[in-house]
Amino acid sequence: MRTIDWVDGAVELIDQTRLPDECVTLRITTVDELIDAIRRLAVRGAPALGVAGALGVALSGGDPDAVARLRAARPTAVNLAWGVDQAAAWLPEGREAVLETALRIRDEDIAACLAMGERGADLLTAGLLMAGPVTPDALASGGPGSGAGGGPGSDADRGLRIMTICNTGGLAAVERGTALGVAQTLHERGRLAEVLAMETRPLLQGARLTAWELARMGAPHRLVADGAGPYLLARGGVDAVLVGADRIAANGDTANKIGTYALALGAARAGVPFVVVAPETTIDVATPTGAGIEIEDRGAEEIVTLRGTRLAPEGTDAVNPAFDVTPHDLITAIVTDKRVIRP
Ligand SMILES: CSC[C@@H](O)[C@@H](O)C(=O)COP(=O)(O)O
Repeated sequence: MRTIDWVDGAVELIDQTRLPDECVTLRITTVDELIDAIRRLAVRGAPALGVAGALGVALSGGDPDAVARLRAARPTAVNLAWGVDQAAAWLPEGREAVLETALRIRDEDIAACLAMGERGADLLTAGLLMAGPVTPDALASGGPGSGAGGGPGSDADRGLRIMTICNTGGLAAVERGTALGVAQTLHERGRLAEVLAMETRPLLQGARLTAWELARMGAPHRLVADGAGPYLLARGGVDAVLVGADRIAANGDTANKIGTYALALGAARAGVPFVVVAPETTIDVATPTGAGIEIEDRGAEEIVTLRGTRLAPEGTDAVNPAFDVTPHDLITAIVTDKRVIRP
């Protein structure tokens, strides 16, 4: 099953707003329909947005206004603008050339996710990761990543307990995912003890989508309320935090789903490796540091209501940044489809 694809002259994608209740496919024939699907997160996740952007250019008829609006539909994930630009560069050659480029991007994403899964699982099971900052507490407790014999790979037969946030599985890409793709590969190798999935307020990508994918994989998992993440890391027993990325600045600062930064802080304090898994296409060398990354603000409605039910008193305002930026010094490693980077 593919999250997004080109089928008989149209973009077909799984409507992620309907999961986990029902798995419905949307058929999209215009750029405006695609922009709407992107804005309401029917299709989401940086790699899937890259493919959506590229395929969307094939629907544009070469209209520069439509291409520009598609490129700007969501600002934080660099893959959307990248995918649009890659495909739009072929507009002078005609629609077939655009489509060929978009399908190549689709196929390269499938290959990249497989490569990231293998590389990330190799890294974790080889026990090569040490968390960056090692705190006195972590040293005293001998917990994971403390340098005192804990950490991934310290016991060759033990499965790994992975904490993750948002949805970075196949639903965020084409077939397999990034960070959750590593967990999937560990599971296939019989080396996954459990995934601890943050529920990921306000749109619950963890509760709705990651739990759905893990259940389909038959992988052991439990959900965690967002606020509990750093405490669970401090309590011990988590081998690594694996997250995806929406944009990685040239210095390694990483924008990802809101709540990622709190996990990075908690992981550093507890001496747990904090690993970003993302394709090379998510690295934005034109943005020197995280300070230059535009963070999407999605407005109050998503906070004061939950799937149509009002939570807060009428008139309550809210602030709703969809992403945060984790500084590079809190990141133990960035695993891409081509290499492992130590920021
Ligand atoms: C492999 S997906 C990486 C990121 O895009 C993912 O972690 C994320 O933050 C997605 O946010 P979303 O708002 O659901 O598009």
